[in-house]
Parts: sequence; structure tokens; C-alpha cells
Amino acid sequence: MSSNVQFINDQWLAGEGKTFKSIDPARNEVVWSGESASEQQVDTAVMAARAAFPEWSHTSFEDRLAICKKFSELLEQNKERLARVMAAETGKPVWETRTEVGAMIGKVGISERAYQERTGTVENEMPGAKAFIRHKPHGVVAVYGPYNFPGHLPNGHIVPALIAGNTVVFKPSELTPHVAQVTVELWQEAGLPAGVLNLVQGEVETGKALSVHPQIDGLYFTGSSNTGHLLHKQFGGRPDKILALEMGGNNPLIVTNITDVDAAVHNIVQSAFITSGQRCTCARKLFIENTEMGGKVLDRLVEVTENILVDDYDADPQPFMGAMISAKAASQMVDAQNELVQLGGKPLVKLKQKDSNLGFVTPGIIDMSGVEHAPDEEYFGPMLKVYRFNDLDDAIAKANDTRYGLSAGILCDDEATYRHFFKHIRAGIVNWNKPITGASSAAPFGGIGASGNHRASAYYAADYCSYPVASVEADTQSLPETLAPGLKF
Ligand SMILES: NC(=O)c1ccc[n+]([C@@H]2O[C@H](COP(=O)([O-])OP(=O)(O)OC[C@H]3O[C@@H](n4cnc5c(N)ncnc54)[C@H](O)[C@@H]3O)[C@@H](O)[C@H]2O)c1
Ligand SMILES: O=CCC[C@H](NC(=O)CCC(=O)O)C(=O)O
Repeated sequence: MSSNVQFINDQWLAGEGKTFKSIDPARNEVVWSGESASEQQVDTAVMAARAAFPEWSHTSFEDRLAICKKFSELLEQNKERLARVMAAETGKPVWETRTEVGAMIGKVGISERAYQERTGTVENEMPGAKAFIRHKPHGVVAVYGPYNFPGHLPNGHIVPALIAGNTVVFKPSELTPHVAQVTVELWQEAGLPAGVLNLVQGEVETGKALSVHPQIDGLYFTGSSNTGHLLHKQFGGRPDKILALEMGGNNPLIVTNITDVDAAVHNIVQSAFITSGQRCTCARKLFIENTEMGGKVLDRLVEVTENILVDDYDADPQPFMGAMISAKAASQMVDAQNELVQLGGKPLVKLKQKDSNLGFVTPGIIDMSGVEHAPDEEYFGPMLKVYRFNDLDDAIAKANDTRYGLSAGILCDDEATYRHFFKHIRAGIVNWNKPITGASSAAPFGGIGASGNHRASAYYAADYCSYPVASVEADTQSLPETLAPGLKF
């Protein structure tokens, strides 16, 4: 593998900072190694994006879009290769990384529609003039990505940013540099002009160097609530810079009054354990009614969870869950479970790390009913906290008792109960009888509270990729028929 891992002004360069590595968490093997970008290289990347901005922003929308479409064709041609790079770097099964590449491909068409619909041009007649609403790109934007969707989520910022005419400096997660490198190689092949998209690889220091750079006009971040809050503080007092934060959640799912137990259990499993629980939308708190039906759901959930296949990303048959991102992340989940047990939680299915050198954990369920003061934390892995309840309004109040507000759902047979839930729950994604993961790119995606800063992504990413300009235009000037009092002509 080449040591040229930074992409700055159309050139692949070796980093000038310290070495970092990416590890296959299913095998404990190094899959990528490189040097991080120095502060000087981050500066060069930002200045390259700055220099490229005037021409790129004045390139026609059709020409910018054509390059994005070429990128999506290249993704299609390289789908299997990229899916396998993703699997080796994240531990996610290849069936799942193939869907991630699919989402990256779909993003271009969706972003094209969103750009036209949400930030297109509007023309209105007015006496002696026309009123226009148009949009302009911000300039140079920094894009930060998380490790759990190393392709799809940064892509959800990069594609709409480029379509709108911004230039980009991309800082991927230090845990998934290989995916970033392959993705940017495809952008280069698609024909992006020099400086329009730059890649700076590295750990937190690289992220800091980029976020404090005076020449960025905006920062689009997907990652942990902790980092998002630090960035928000850092951007305090800077109304001139646009900041979009997509962060974590401590997401509730309620089960009440259902007849199809297996269908409910399937929705719970898809909500809690997909991607080994490493989705921001994953259900973390399950509220189950204290009834015979509730007991049946819980028993069946325990049975199905105990039989979930956890295995290598390329195992045949394919597992439902692969390894977590790292052995460290897996052992942190074991620690989190121990902490909840200390507080009084009772494991119904114990989460176990199979090998301390690898990222594999089996999914866990812990009964937290009656436990007061459990931390309002996002444990980013396959562990589901269960709360039995007697009163639905009480369950909804507990579901809302979080500083986050990303996703929420209810499984129930009658619509009135759902409507009641919808009215009272506070979250950016609210689902009924469907998993609370698997959000659509064709809808806005974002949360409230500690989950975001009211700049939803996915379909609404177009909104933070440009600013509106209102114009009143007339091709000639004329005196008004009636003059304002006190004026003489
Ligand atoms: N709401 C969403 O759309 C969404 C989607 C996916 C993941 N997430 C969340 O992301 C988290 C998992 O991702 P992660 O662990 O990679 O997130 P993270 O916050 O650790 O890292 C995200 C990016 O920020 C950089 N970074 C870290 N500290 C920084 C600092 N002080 N200054 C500047 N940059 C810094 C990292 O290098 C990385 O590129 C989970 O909390 C999950 O819920 C949210
Ligand atoms: O881990 C967080 C994202 C999870 C994922 N959400 C999306 O894919 C949103 C759609 C988009 O950004 O295009 C999910 O809900 O599973």
C-alpha cells in the first residue's frame, strides 16, 4: 500500500505527522497504516479548497452534477471492492457493507432532488419588478465522519456540499482511513478539479487543526455527542460559520398491546442489534408493558437474541452481527454492562466478549426496571436496557427522560395509541411498528437535544450547504406614481 494517504490539491502525499494504523477488528490484523497530516498540511488543504472555490462555485449546476453522477457510476463499478474494504476495517458483515455502498450511490440522485426542491430558484412577480429567491454556497466546508458508516455518512455531507458549489476538506474517522482513501480515489477518477475535495487523514489532532482553521466557512460533523459539544463551544461567538452537528442518542422503543409477537421481536432486534448496536438510531431503552403479552414478547426476545449469529464479516453463512469496531470498543461494552449490574440491573442475556483481542461481542439484554439514576449515556454497542411499565404515559415520560432526542418508536396495534405517542414523544425520528434504525435518505435526518443542533441531514442537508439570497430586480428604474411624504422631484 502506498504511503501517500493525504489528498491535497489533486496530489496524493505522504503525511508529515505521526503514524497511525487501522486494524481489522475481526482478525486483529493491520489493514492500513499511514502518517497523519501535519498542521501545515491541513493548512495547505484548506487553502487549496479556498483557491478552488471561485471556479467550482461558478461551474454550472449541470457540470457539477455530472461529476457527482460519474462518482456514483464508479461506486457501482467498485461496489464489491469498497464493500470488502469497509467490512475489513469495521467488522461489519459484507451483506451490510454492500447496502452501505448502495446508500452512497443513491445519495447523488436524492441530493440532486433535494437541491432543486429545497434550495432551487423561486421567482415571483411584483409591481414593476420581480422577486427572486436564490441560493449560494458557503465556501470551504470541513466534513467530519464517524467510523460506523465510514462511507455513507461523510458522503451524506460531501455530495450535497459539492452539488451546491462548496469546496470540501474531508477528515474521516481515524479508525476507517482505508475506506476514506478508496472513496476519494473514486472522486478523483470522477474528474473533480484540483482542490475541490481534499482529504486530511489523522487522529484527533488533525481534526482540531482543521476545525480551528480560520479559512473554513463551515463544518459538517457526524460523530459522538461529546465531540459535537466541543465543536459547538469552539464555534461559540462565530455566527459567520455554519455548523451542522449529527450526534448520538439514547433512543427509546415502547411495546404495548400487540398481537404478532414475532413481528414485534423482529422490529426490536433490528432496532437494537443491527450493526452490532453501532448505529446512532439504535434502540437503547425498551419499555415493555407489564402484561401477559409483554412477558411473551420479552421471553421470545431473549430466545431470539441468544440465537443471533455473530461471526466474521465474510463468513458463510453470513452473520447478523460482525465484530464491533475494535477490541477496545467491545471491552468497553462489557464494562458498561458491569456498571449497570452494579446499579441494580439484571442481565437477561449477558453480553460477552469472545476474545479480548477481537471486536466480537454477543448481544446483551439487561432488565433495568426499578433502577433509579442509570446514566443517560449512549452505550454504542449491542446492549438493550429493558424497563417494564404499567402505565403508558409513565413509559412515555421515561422515554423522554434523556438529554438526547434522535429516534423513538412504538410497537402497538392501534393507531390512537400511536397518535398519542407521537404527540408526546420528543425526537427527530418517530416510527410506528417499524424498526427505529434504517432511516431514509429521502427524509430529513437529525435529532434534538444533545443529538443535534437543528440542522438535520439526509434530505435536508441541502439546507446547510447554501445560504438563501433574496433579490428584487427590475430592468429599468422609474419614479413611483406616489412619492413618500416630504419628497419633491
Ligand atoms: N446522528 C448521526 O447522524 C450519527 C450517525 C453516525 C454516528 N453518530 C454518532 O457517532 C458516534 C460514533 O462515531 P465516532 O466515535 O467516530 O465519533 P467521534 O466523535 O469520536 O469522531 C468523529 C470525528 O471527529 C473527530 N474528532 C474527535 N475529537 C475531535 C476534536 N476534539 N476536534 C475535532 N475533531 C475531533 C474524529 O477524529 C472523527 O473524524 C456515536 O456517538 C454515534 O451515535 C451519529
Ligand atoms: O448511525 C447513524 C446513522 C444510521 C442510519 N441513518 C441514516 O442512514 C440516515 C439517512 C442518511 O443519512 O442518508 C440509520 O438510521 O440506520
